[in-house]
Amino acid sequence: MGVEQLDDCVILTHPSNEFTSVKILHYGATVLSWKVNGQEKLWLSEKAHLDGSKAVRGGIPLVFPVFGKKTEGATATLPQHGFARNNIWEFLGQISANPPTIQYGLGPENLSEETRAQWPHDFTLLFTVVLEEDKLTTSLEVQNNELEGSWDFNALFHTYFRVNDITKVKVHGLTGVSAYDQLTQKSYSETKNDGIIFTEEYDRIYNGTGPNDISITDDCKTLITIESNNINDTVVWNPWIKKSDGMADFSPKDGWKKMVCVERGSVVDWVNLKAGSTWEGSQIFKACL
Ligand SMILES: O=P(O)(O)OC[C@H]1O[C@H](O)[C@H](O)[C@@H](O)[C@@H]1O
Repeated sequence: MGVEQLDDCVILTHPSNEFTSVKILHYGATVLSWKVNGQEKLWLSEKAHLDGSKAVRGGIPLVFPVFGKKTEGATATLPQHGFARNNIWEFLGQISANPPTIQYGLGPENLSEETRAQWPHDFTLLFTVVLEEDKLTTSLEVQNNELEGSWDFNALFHTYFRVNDITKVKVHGLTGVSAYDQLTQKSYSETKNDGIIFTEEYDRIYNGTGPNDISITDDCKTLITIESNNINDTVVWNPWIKKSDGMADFSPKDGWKKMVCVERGSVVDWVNLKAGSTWEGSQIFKACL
Protein backbone atom coordinates (compact mmCIF):
# COMPACT_ATOMS: atom_id res chain seq x y z
CA MET A 1 0.00 0.00 0.00
CA GLY A 2 1.10 3.61 -0.45
CA VAL A 3 4.19 4.20 -2.52
CA GLU A 4 6.33 1.26 -3.53
CA GLN A 5 9.71 2.18 -4.98
CA LEU A 6 11.34 -0.37 -7.23
CA ASP A 7 14.66 0.00 -9.07
CA ASP A 8 13.16 1.40 -12.24
CA CYS A 9 9.65 2.50 -11.28
CA VAL A 10 7.24 3.61 -8.60
CA ILE A 11 3.83 2.11 -7.85
CA LEU A 12 1.27 4.26 -6.09
CA THR A 13 -1.69 2.42 -4.59
CA HIS A 14 -4.86 4.10 -3.41
CA PRO A 15 -5.16 3.97 0.41
CA SER A 16 -8.80 2.87 0.34
CA ASN A 17 -8.67 0.46 -2.62
CA GLU A 18 -5.69 -1.82 -3.14
CA PHE A 19 -6.90 -2.52 -6.71
CA THR A 20 -6.55 1.13 -7.73
CA SER A 21 -3.01 2.07 -8.64
CA VAL A 22 -0.69 3.90 -10.98
CA LYS A 23 2.77 2.75 -12.07
CA ILE A 24 5.40 5.19 -13.32
CA LEU A 25 8.71 4.28 -14.95
CA HIS A 26 11.67 6.51 -14.00
CA TYR A 27 12.61 6.50 -17.68
CA GLY A 28 10.59 9.33 -19.21
CA ALA A 29 8.51 9.55 -16.00
CA THR A 30 6.22 7.47 -18.20
CA VAL A 31 2.96 6.35 -16.63
CA LEU A 32 2.80 2.68 -17.65
CA SER A 33 -0.40 1.60 -15.99
CA TRP A 34 -3.46 3.13 -14.36
CA LYS A 35 -5.83 0.65 -12.78
CA VAL A 36 -9.18 1.58 -11.32
CA ASN A 37 -10.61 -1.15 -9.14
CA GLY A 38 -8.49 -3.71 -10.99
CA GLN A 39 -9.38 -2.47 -14.51
CA GLU A 40 -6.50 -1.26 -16.65
CA LYS A 41 -7.32 2.04 -18.36
CA LEU A 42 -4.15 2.54 -20.43
CA TRP A 43 -2.79 0.58 -23.40
CA LEU A 44 0.83 -0.59 -23.27
CA SER A 45 2.46 -2.49 -26.11
CA GLU A 46 3.68 -5.98 -25.19
CA LYS A 47 6.93 -5.07 -26.95
CA ALA A 48 7.34 -1.62 -25.38
CA HIS A 49 10.98 -1.05 -24.41
CA LEU A 50 11.04 -0.56 -20.65
CA ASP A 51 14.82 -0.69 -20.31
CA GLY A 52 15.58 2.89 -21.29
CA SER A 53 16.61 2.06 -24.84
CA LYS A 54 13.63 3.73 -26.53
CA ALA A 55 10.59 5.84 -25.64
CA VAL A 56 7.81 3.67 -24.28
CA ARG A 57 5.11 2.58 -26.76
CA GLY A 58 2.04 3.04 -24.60
CA GLY A 59 0.99 4.52 -21.28
CA ILE A 60 1.55 8.27 -21.02
CA PRO A 61 4.86 9.34 -22.59
CA LEU A 62 5.63 13.04 -22.02
CA VAL A 63 6.37 15.20 -25.04
CA PHE A 64 8.70 18.19 -24.44
CA PRO A 65 10.05 20.59 -25.77
CA VAL A 66 8.81 19.79 -29.28
CA PHE A 67 5.86 17.88 -30.68
CA GLY A 68 6.72 15.86 -33.79
CA LYS A 69 9.92 16.52 -35.68
CA LYS A 70 10.84 20.04 -36.75
CA THR A 71 13.20 20.63 -39.64
CA GLU A 72 14.10 24.17 -38.64
CA GLY A 73 14.33 26.38 -35.55
CA ALA A 74 15.66 25.82 -32.06
CA THR A 75 14.41 22.22 -31.77
CA ALA A 76 15.47 21.00 -35.23
CA THR A 77 18.24 18.73 -33.95
CA LEU A 78 16.08 17.09 -31.27
CA PRO A 79 14.46 13.70 -31.91
CA GLN A 80 10.73 13.38 -32.63
CA HIS A 81 8.69 14.51 -29.58
CA GLY A 82 11.79 15.89 -27.80
CA PHE A 83 13.80 14.48 -24.92
CA ALA A 84 11.45 14.24 -21.92
CA ARG A 85 10.22 10.78 -22.86
CA ASN A 86 13.67 9.28 -23.31
CA ASN A 87 15.63 10.40 -20.28
CA ILE A 88 15.63 9.15 -16.72
CA TRP A 89 13.78 11.52 -14.41
CA GLU A 90 14.51 12.00 -10.72
CA PHE A 91 11.88 10.61 -8.37
CA LEU A 92 11.24 13.42 -5.89
CA GLY A 93 9.00 11.38 -3.60
CA GLN A 94 5.48 11.52 -2.26
CA ILE A 95 4.40 15.11 -1.77
CA SER A 96 0.93 14.49 -0.35
CA ALA A 97 -0.67 11.57 1.48
CA ASN A 98 -4.27 12.25 0.54
CA PRO A 99 -5.00 12.14 -2.28
CA PRO A 100 -1.76 10.25 -2.80
CA THR A 101 0.54 12.40 -4.92
CA ILE A 102 4.04 11.85 -6.20
CA GLN A 103 6.43 14.04 -8.16
CA TYR A 104 9.27 13.64 -10.64
CA GLY A 105 11.79 16.24 -11.82
CA LEU A 106 13.98 16.70 -14.88
CA GLY A 107 16.61 19.36 -15.55
CA PRO A 108 19.70 19.82 -17.73
CA GLU A 109 21.74 17.88 -15.13
CA ASN A 110 19.74 14.75 -16.04
CA LEU A 111 20.51 15.02 -19.77
CA SER A 112 23.45 13.83 -21.79
CA GLU A 113 25.94 16.41 -23.03
CA GLU A 114 24.69 15.81 -26.53
CA THR A 115 21.08 16.61 -25.60
CA ARG A 116 22.17 19.65 -23.58
CA ALA A 117 23.96 20.93 -26.66
CA GLN A 118 20.88 20.33 -28.79
CA TRP A 119 18.67 22.37 -26.45
CA PRO A 120 21.01 24.54 -24.36
CA HIS A 121 18.50 26.04 -21.92
CA ASP A 122 18.27 26.12 -18.15
CA PHE A 123 14.95 24.59 -17.15
CA THR A 124 13.18 22.46 -14.59
CA LEU A 125 10.29 20.12 -15.41
CA LEU A 126 8.10 18.90 -12.58
CA PHE A 127 5.70 16.06 -13.31
CA THR A 128 3.04 15.45 -10.67
CA VAL A 129 0.72 12.46 -10.49
CA VAL A 130 -2.35 12.41 -8.23
CA LEU A 131 -4.31 9.19 -7.75
CA GLU A 132 -7.90 9.39 -6.61
CA GLU A 133 -10.42 6.55 -6.43
CA ASP A 134 -11.72 7.06 -9.95
CA LYS A 135 -9.44 9.83 -11.21
CA LEU A 136 -5.89 10.33 -12.35
CA THR A 137 -4.43 13.83 -12.59
CA THR A 138 -1.13 14.45 -14.34
CA SER A 139 0.44 17.92 -14.34
CA LEU A 140 3.54 19.26 -15.99
CA GLU A 141 5.23 22.37 -14.70
CA VAL A 142 7.88 24.00 -16.86
CA GLN A 143 10.24 26.52 -15.27
CA ASN A 144 12.59 28.82 -17.16
CA ASN A 145 15.57 29.18 -14.80
CA GLU A 146 17.48 31.65 -16.94
CA LEU A 147 18.16 35.25 -15.94
CA GLU A 148 17.12 36.87 -19.18
CA GLY A 149 15.40 36.22 -22.48
CA SER A 150 12.85 33.53 -23.18
CA TRP A 151 12.45 30.24 -25.00
CA ASP A 152 9.65 28.38 -26.75
CA PHE A 153 8.33 24.91 -26.12
CA ASN A 154 5.56 22.42 -26.86
CA ALA A 155 4.32 20.08 -24.14
CA LEU A 156 1.92 17.16 -24.42
CA PHE A 157 0.66 14.11 -22.55
CA HIS A 158 0.77 11.40 -25.23
CA THR A 159 -1.85 9.15 -23.60
CA TYR A 160 -2.64 5.70 -25.02
CA PHE A 161 -6.10 4.70 -23.75
CA ARG A 162 -7.17 1.08 -23.72
CA VAL A 163 -10.45 0.45 -25.55
CA ASN A 164 -12.43 -2.68 -26.23
CA ASP A 165 -13.12 -2.16 -29.95
CA ILE A 166 -11.80 0.85 -31.88
CA THR A 167 -14.53 0.47 -34.50
CA LYS A 168 -17.08 1.26 -31.77
CA VAL A 169 -15.09 4.10 -30.19
CA LYS A 170 -16.05 7.76 -30.43
CA VAL A 171 -14.16 10.79 -29.17
CA HIS A 172 -16.51 13.60 -28.18
CA GLY A 173 -15.97 17.28 -27.44
CA LEU A 174 -14.19 18.39 -30.61
CA THR A 175 -17.14 19.62 -32.68
CA GLY A 176 -16.45 22.99 -34.29
CA VAL A 177 -12.76 22.89 -33.39
CA SER A 178 -10.09 23.71 -36.02
CA ALA A 179 -8.39 20.52 -37.11
CA TYR A 180 -5.28 19.64 -39.08
CA ASP A 181 -5.04 16.21 -40.67
CA GLN A 182 -1.37 15.20 -40.52
CA LEU A 183 -1.94 12.51 -43.15
CA THR A 184 -3.58 14.64 -45.87
CA GLN A 185 -1.96 17.87 -44.56
CA LYS A 186 -5.34 19.61 -44.78
CA SER A 187 -6.99 21.96 -42.30
CA TYR A 188 -10.72 22.02 -41.67
CA SER A 189 -13.26 22.65 -38.93
CA GLU A 190 -14.56 19.48 -37.26
CA THR A 191 -18.19 19.05 -38.23
CA LYS A 192 -18.91 15.63 -36.72
CA ASN A 193 -21.26 16.42 -33.88
CA ASP A 194 -21.82 12.88 -32.70
CA GLY A 195 -18.13 12.20 -32.00
CA ILE A 196 -15.12 11.27 -34.08
CA ILE A 197 -15.12 7.71 -35.36
CA PHE A 198 -12.29 5.46 -36.58
CA THR A 199 -12.32 3.57 -39.89
CA GLU A 200 -8.68 3.96 -40.96
CA GLU A 201 -5.37 5.51 -39.79
CA TYR A 202 -6.18 8.71 -37.90
CA ASP A 203 -3.68 11.44 -37.01
CA ARG A 204 -5.18 14.86 -36.41
CA ILE A 205 -4.32 17.88 -34.35
CA TYR A 206 -7.21 19.87 -32.90
CA ASN A 207 -6.22 23.45 -32.15
CA GLY A 208 -7.85 25.57 -29.50
CA THR A 209 -9.81 22.86 -27.71
CA GLY A 210 -9.12 24.93 -24.60
CA PRO A 211 -10.76 23.61 -21.46
CA ASN A 212 -13.36 21.67 -23.53
CA ASP A 213 -14.20 18.42 -21.81
CA ILE A 214 -13.33 15.49 -24.01
CA SER A 215 -14.84 12.08 -23.53
CA ILE A 216 -14.24 8.65 -25.03
CA THR A 217 -17.12 6.26 -25.52
CA ASP A 218 -16.88 2.60 -26.53
CA ASP A 219 -20.08 1.02 -27.83
CA CYS A 220 -22.03 4.06 -26.53
CA LYS A 221 -20.71 3.67 -22.96
CA THR A 222 -18.47 6.41 -21.58
CA LEU A 223 -15.03 5.03 -20.73
CA ILE A 224 -13.20 8.18 -19.73
CA THR A 225 -13.80 11.90 -19.43
CA ILE A 226 -10.86 14.27 -19.74
CA GLU A 227 -10.74 17.72 -18.20
CA SER A 228 -7.74 19.97 -18.48
CA ASN A 229 -6.22 23.20 -17.26
CA ASN A 230 -4.17 25.56 -19.40
CA ILE A 231 -4.02 23.15 -22.31
CA ASN A 232 -4.88 24.31 -25.76
CA ASP A 233 -4.76 21.39 -28.16
CA THR A 234 -5.70 17.74 -28.57
CA VAL A 235 -4.06 15.19 -30.85
CA VAL A 236 -6.08 12.12 -31.78
CA TRP A 237 -4.16 9.14 -33.17
CA ASN A 238 -4.74 5.56 -34.16
CA PRO A 239 -2.08 3.93 -36.36
CA TRP A 240 -4.48 1.29 -37.82
CA ILE A 241 -3.10 -1.76 -39.64
CA LYS A 242 -0.20 -0.67 -41.85
CA LYS A 243 1.41 1.87 -39.55
CA SER A 244 1.30 -0.41 -36.51
CA ASP A 245 2.75 -3.21 -38.61
CA GLY A 246 5.72 -0.96 -39.36
CA MET A 247 6.43 -0.25 -35.68
CA ALA A 248 8.73 -2.94 -34.26
CA ASP A 249 7.72 -2.10 -30.69
CA PHE A 250 3.97 -2.31 -31.40
CA SER A 251 2.51 -5.59 -30.18
CA PRO A 252 0.27 -7.48 -30.60
CA LYS A 253 0.03 -6.57 -34.27
CA ASP A 254 -3.72 -6.10 -34.02
CA GLY A 255 -3.24 -3.96 -30.88
CA TRP A 256 -4.51 -0.92 -32.83
CA LYS A 257 -8.01 -2.34 -32.27
CA LYS A 258 -7.53 -1.94 -28.54
CA MET A 259 -6.11 1.58 -28.28
CA VAL A 260 -6.70 5.20 -29.06
CA CYS A 261 -4.36 8.08 -28.31
CA VAL A 262 -6.09 11.23 -27.10
CA GLU A 263 -3.21 13.56 -26.35
CA ARG A 264 -3.75 16.83 -24.53
CA GLY A 265 -1.12 19.53 -24.81
CA SER A 266 0.01 22.80 -26.29
CA VAL A 267 1.56 21.96 -29.64
CA VAL A 268 0.20 24.14 -32.42
CA ASP A 269 1.54 27.45 -31.13
CA TRP A 270 4.79 27.51 -29.18
CA VAL A 271 4.46 28.48 -25.53
CA ASN A 272 6.88 31.34 -24.99
CA LEU A 273 8.31 31.23 -21.46
CA LYS A 274 10.19 34.21 -20.10
CA ALA A 275 13.22 33.95 -17.81
CA GLY A 276 12.11 33.30 -14.23
CA SER A 277 8.59 32.25 -15.30
CA THR A 278 6.65 29.04 -14.89
CA TRP A 279 3.99 27.37 -17.03
CA GLU A 280 1.75 24.60 -15.80
CA GLY A 281 -0.70 22.40 -17.69
CA SER A 282 -2.68 19.49 -16.35
CA GLN A 283 -5.23 16.88 -17.34
CA ILE A 284 -7.70 15.01 -15.19
CA PHE A 285 -9.01 11.62 -16.30
CA LYS A 286 -12.17 10.25 -14.74
CA ALA A 287 -12.85 6.57 -15.27
CA CYS A 288 -16.50 5.83 -15.88
CA LEU A 289 -16.70 2.08 -16.38
O1 LIG B 1 6.21 6.85 -32.91
P1 LIG B 1 6.15 8.06 -32.02
O2 LIG B 1 7.35 8.96 -32.17
O3 LIG B 1 5.92 7.69 -30.59
O4 LIG B 1 4.88 8.91 -32.47
C1 LIG B 1 3.62 8.36 -32.46
C2 LIG B 1 2.59 9.36 -32.97
O5 LIG B 1 2.56 10.46 -32.10
C3 LIG B 1 1.53 11.44 -32.38
O6 LIG B 1 0.29 10.92 -32.12
C4 LIG B 1 1.65 11.96 -33.78
O7 LIG B 1 0.51 12.74 -34.12
C5 LIG B 1 1.79 10.84 -34.78
O8 LIG B 1 2.10 11.40 -36.06
C6 LIG B 1 2.88 9.87 -34.37
O9 LIG B 1 2.95 8.83 -35.30
